[in-house]
Amino acid sequence: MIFTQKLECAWSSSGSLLTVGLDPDTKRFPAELQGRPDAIFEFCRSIVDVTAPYACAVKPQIAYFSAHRAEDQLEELCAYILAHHPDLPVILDAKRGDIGSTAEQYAREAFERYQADAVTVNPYMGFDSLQPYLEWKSKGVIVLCRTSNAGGSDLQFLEDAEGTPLYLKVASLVAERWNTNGQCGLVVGATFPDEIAKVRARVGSMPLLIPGIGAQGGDISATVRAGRDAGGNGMMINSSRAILYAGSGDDWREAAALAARATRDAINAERGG
Ligand SMILES: O=C(O)c1cc(=O)[nH]c(=O)n1[C@@H]1O[C@H](COP(=O)(O)O)[C@@H](O)[C@H]1O
Repeated sequence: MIFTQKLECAWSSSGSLLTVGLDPDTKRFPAELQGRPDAIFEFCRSIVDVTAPYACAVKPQIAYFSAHRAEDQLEELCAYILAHHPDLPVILDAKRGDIGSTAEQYAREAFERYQADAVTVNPYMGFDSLQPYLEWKSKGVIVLCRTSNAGGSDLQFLEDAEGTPLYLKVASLVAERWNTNGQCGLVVGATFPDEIAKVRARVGSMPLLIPGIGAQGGDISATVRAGRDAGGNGMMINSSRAILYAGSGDDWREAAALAARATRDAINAERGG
């Protein structure tokens, strides 16, 4: 099954647009995991198990693994999710972008080593830098467009002679020229709801990965109103820290599950679905 189909199935079976971000910060781990060599895997595995009923996808952030020489734990985690939650799409957040020959290796890393369903990529180097990912036709390629951080405005709001900002140029390029296999998505931050609406107007029903609710303070209602597609879906709304570290005591699993459920419900309240 190709990524977009898997995502559509997950939207409908979970009734959720929430993506649980896996950003395992070892300093914030509960006492019971401190000092364990497999702490990163165990933390993420538990979070996935308890939040999966409320999520349409999970998004491991690769730096939180590689910084701790824990790529093997990411590999094990992705294999675990595939075995135990086979219908839950895994989006590897790596924000890759490089010349084609190197991109081929990054694509293999994401899709073969980690078996991810989709990967985040940076469009700054242009089409030939994304082509190696697009050749994996069953996989999702999610392109940075209007990122959630304030500094994203430095470049993404630059306008061409007609007054079109760069992020909308990216949206149009992806929708009209690069998405020939129907496998692309775009990243648009929840901290920029007006821009989410403008992107949605340009790209039809293309899936949008929307980080920035929770710890970054993005408004859930404004995000959903701006980003939903005609069918009330179309979004993977990511929250990481606000779910992962909802509790720090013995109740950390339950606290994460409750936070995920509450976030799903807040999203659905606005979605009318
Ligand atoms: O591609 C991303 O996932 C991403 C894009 C973006 O514009 N902003 C953004 O915050 N992210 C990621 O989304 C997650 C947000 O985490 P929280 O702020 O804790 O919910 C982090 O893993 C970021 O790396």
